[in-house]
Amino acid sequence: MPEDVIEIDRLVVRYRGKSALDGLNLRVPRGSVYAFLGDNGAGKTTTMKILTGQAPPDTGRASILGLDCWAKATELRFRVGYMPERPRFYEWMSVGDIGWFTAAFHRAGFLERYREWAGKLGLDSAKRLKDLSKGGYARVGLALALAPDPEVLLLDEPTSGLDLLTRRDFLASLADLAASGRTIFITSHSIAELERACTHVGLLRDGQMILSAPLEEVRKKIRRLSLRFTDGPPDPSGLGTVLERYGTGHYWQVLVKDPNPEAVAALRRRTDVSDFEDVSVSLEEVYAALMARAAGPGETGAVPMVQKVE
Ligand SMILES: Nc1ncnc2c1ncn2[C@@H]1O[C@H](COP(=O)(O)OP(=O)(O)OP(=O)(O)O)[C@@H](O)[C@H]1O
Repeated sequence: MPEDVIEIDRLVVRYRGKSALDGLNLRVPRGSVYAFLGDNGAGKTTTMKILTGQAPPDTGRASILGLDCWAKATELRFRVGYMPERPRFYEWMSVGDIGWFTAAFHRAGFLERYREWAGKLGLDSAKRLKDLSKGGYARVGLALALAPDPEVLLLDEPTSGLDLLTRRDFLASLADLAASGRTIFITSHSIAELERACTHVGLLRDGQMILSAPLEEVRKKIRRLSLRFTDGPPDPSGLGTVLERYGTGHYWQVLVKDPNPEAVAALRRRTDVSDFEDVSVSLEEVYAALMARAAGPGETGAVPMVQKVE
């Protein structure tokens, strides 16, 4: 039975009367690496603040492991690892000191695991925090988030400031953590990199989810159909929700959400059609198309036109 480790229901957070989260609903299943994506100002950090019990919601509910994030924040601190977008530490401490200092607030084993992660992440325990590069500082934040051996990890932009190889190693290690039953909720602007590491994806826009699904399902749900025709360009109505259209000469292409299998099969069978392809697209393309559509004019569901089909 799939179990949802993070549950958010009709969450509303307002800043000075303006909604940062506007009735957010979200489910994150156990063992998933959930990529939480959205443009600047979409509400990602606000969601993290609610999940980490730093603020109560105006209305609605957020829980982790069945515990209310605000009411049970202290209990959750032992079971949830958190890396903020801009971690701040006592700058005069060394990499080793901060682990030792933080261990006082945690259960046994924290310091050993902190040292292990710090070593894996290439940190020098004698180095002062104030002398670390941006990437080094971020790695200390990561080691601290991983040291409680948490069941759930909340990572807000964890790879920003890390160099390419460290980023890759880190993202690969997420798969191992998830395989051992941990649940990872991660925001990042590096969509292409996250696509290799995540199992689930959620797209946030203006404080609401516009998509939340396993990555495999997204790949099945959103398809690029392309073909060459001789008689005339196909009519895309009935194919599904067309997110983008492109065409030039006798070449025709659409990006379609929830394709209708019969309509797609009929298109493939057309006698004047050749080079028919039905493929999945990258997460970046899905992101761009869905965001553009959500930003489209009014409620008409107008299709953003990459290039007019001739
Ligand atoms: N303390 C605050 N006071 C007023 N408005 C705020 C505050 N924090 C966030 N906001 C507003 O709430 C909205 C959501 O902000 P949030 O920081 O959660 O977005 P985000 O998705 O994390 O953005 P980014 O990717 O730029 O970090 C934005 O419109 C932002 O301006």
